[in-house]
Amino acid sequence: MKSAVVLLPGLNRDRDMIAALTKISGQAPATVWQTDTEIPDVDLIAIPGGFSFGDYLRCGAIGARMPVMRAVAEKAAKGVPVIGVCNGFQILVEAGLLPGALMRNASLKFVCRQVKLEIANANTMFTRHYQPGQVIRSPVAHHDGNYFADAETLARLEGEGQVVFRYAEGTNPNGSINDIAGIVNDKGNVLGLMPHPENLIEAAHGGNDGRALFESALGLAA
Ligand SMILES: NC(=O)CC[C@H](N)C(=O)O
Repeated sequence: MKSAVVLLPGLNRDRDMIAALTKISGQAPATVWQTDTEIPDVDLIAIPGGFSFGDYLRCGAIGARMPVMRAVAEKAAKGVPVIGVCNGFQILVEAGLLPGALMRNASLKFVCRQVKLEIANANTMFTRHYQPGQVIRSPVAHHDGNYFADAETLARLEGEGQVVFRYAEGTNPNGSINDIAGIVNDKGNVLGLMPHPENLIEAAHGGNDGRALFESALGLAA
């Protein structure tokens, strides 16, 4: 299965994402740079985490306006699966590919720890290898992960099953509304989440709770 990883200056989880996709898909992903206007034909596009453009203006605001994001939007419109992790989620929101906003953590502090995630919708292309309601572990590391959406958007997200991951068992690290950790767009092919599933995919990481997300997205057997 072929994948591509979007590179922007200041991202620092790109190697983690490339390593995870290489191990899980069996081949190294293509990489596309911020100025690239085309993305090769792939089965999955990933936007990794980090601090693109130093988090200036707002996290992801500058990255969202780079030429490569137009190419991501075109692929997304054609139904290609796109995953944005952490800063990648912020970029997808800033690019208008996902609704809502990611505000400063309620604690006003950078949070780096492990949380528990409930699979709020196991019927998506990103979660089909999980069980409904399953609770998995995942690391988080961010200062702007406090998801917010207005009442109408929130009702739509909840009503349409677009909330895919929720912080479980009192582990909400940032004050996100409805404990939202990850959402999909209305077509279901663009996923954004604050936690880092790519950092929990093998025994050396202390577990593989995040692996099924990539196996689901790549259409691999569980
Ligand atoms: N790990 C990340 O991607 C962090 C995203 C962003 N820089 C924040 O701190 O919120």
